[in-house]
Amino acid sequence: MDIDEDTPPTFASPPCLMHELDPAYAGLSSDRSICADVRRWRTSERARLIAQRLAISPDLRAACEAEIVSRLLAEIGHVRGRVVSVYWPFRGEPDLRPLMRQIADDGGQCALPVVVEKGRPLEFRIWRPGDKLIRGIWNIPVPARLVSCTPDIVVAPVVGFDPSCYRLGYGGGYYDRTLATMAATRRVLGVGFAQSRIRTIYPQAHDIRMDVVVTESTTDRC
Ligand SMILES: Nc1nc2c(c(=O)[nH]1)N(C=O)[C@@H](CNc1ccc(C(=O)N[C@@H](CCC(=O)O)C(=O)O)cc1)CN2
Ligand SMILES: Nc1ncnc2c1ncn2[C@@H]1O[C@H](COP(=O)(O)OP(=O)(O)OP(=O)(O)O)[C@@H](O)[C@H]1O
Repeated sequence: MDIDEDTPPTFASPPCLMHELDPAYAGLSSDRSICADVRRWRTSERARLIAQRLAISPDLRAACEAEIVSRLLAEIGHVRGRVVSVYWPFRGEPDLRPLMRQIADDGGQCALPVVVEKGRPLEFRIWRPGDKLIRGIWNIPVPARLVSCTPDIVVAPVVGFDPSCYRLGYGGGYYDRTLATMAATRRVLGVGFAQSRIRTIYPQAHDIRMDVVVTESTTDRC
């Protein structure tokens, strides 16, 4: 292939700038305004970020997780009488089981997210360390006890995040769909490794910002 260095480069498809428009102005529903370019970019970025996270050595991972737990405890504050949703670690996410033990020891309650139906909001079920778990969708363990709740604080694992506290997850839209139904009094703490920070996730109309993002070396407040 000939490359003409004097001609400006062109792209196979035009760059997507839809995220810079107000969807009301664009006259599109949030679903349709997520343009194909952003969708494709997110799919490849997720794969890259998950692979990068799975490659962290066990020693470094353990050190980072200990630091993340202590930063999260400081951020969460008093837990007595409060419900904090955490998650069961999956695909190299930080393992926050020690955080859940600490919350239970301090008189708080923990919950785990459950996909009850694809394309619907998550359900949160109360879970105490030691309680029975069963396999849910994608084989993620979920509480066997069907006690659902509305958390006061949501600790949301990120695949990626940006400096404006927007979250890139696994692509199901579950946290966005769920947070959209919850009262504004809830706090959302994103959590991930510092390597998961990216310049932007190209936020779309349906993306909901988190209040804080905690990593082993940073606490971003938005
Ligand atoms: N630990 C943990 N538990 C969690 C979540 C999470 O992010 N972390 N969730 C947070 O939401 C829910 C599970 N969400 C998931 C959403 C998508 C896929 C998934 O495998 N998706 C397909 C592609 C989906 C698509 O493109 O439509 C895939 O990756 O192959 C997995 C889990 C509930 N439990
Ligand atoms: N509030 C909502 N109502 C309806 N659909 C939604 C909503 N939020 C997100 N979605 C849909 O979910 C799809 C995936 O969204 P997105 O790429 O933001 O997922 P994600 O945040 O990475 O995933 P997850 O939250 O499951 O980890 C979007 O294409 C969008 O159509």
